[in-house]
Amino acid sequence: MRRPLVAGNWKMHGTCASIKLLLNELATQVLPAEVDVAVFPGLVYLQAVGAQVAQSDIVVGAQDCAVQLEEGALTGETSALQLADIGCSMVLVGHSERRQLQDETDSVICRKFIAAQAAGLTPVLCVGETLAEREAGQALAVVQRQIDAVLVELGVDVFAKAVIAYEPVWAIGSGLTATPEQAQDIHAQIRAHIASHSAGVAQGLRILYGGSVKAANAAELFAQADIDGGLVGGASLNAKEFGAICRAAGN
Ligand SMILES: O=C[C@H](O)COP(=O)(O)O
Repeated sequence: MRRPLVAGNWKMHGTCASIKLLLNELATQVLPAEVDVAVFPGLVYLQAVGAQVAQSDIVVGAQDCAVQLEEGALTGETSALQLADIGCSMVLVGHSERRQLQDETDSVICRKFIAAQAAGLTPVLCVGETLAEREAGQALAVVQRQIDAVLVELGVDVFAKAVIAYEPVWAIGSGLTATPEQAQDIHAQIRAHIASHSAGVAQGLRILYGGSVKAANAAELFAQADIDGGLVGGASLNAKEFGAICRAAGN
């Protein structure tokens, strides 16, 4: 039985004041004990958020990390060890916005995945196809290629301490959520692909859906057999909405 995980990716949103308010409002929400809840604020807010949620069960993750683990002359970079040092327990790697806007390649993402695990962080490997790739019938092939960049390089066992987030690029921030059937289809195929290497790892692996998840569609998505929660962008900036999404992942 996999514990659901609902993760709020705040992207480049928020100020000291608005984040404090958001967390105060989130503290008034009933979050189910059987669901893991994580928030991924911008880098400069990680410590403040960590301090504010310290007495709760909410964990804090970062949106990215450097490929290099050891300290060094890398202006502007933040290592996974530094993220662990300030209390992060998770980190996103390979979010489509970084793949597209920062030209992150599968090989760079694999190195970030390695750095994250070496620092004791849980990497959330984000995968997903563009609309053109889906229309060309390439959705599964793209997702498998993105997963294999880690799986073939490192072996299946690394997924025992990782999370995969399937986020079709065309559904991110667009309001165009994948249907529960479309999402379940890819999730099931991701799990089958991992199972072809290790049934045990596949069974325990949490695969999140991301892409215009809202309170209104979360329950239907999370009811699918291979959807173990969500990676939520825009809707995680609203405490009531995010609280409702977390509750939808509960029993
Ligand atoms: O990381 C989160 C995803 O990019 C989804 O964002 P969204 O919920 O705003 O579509």
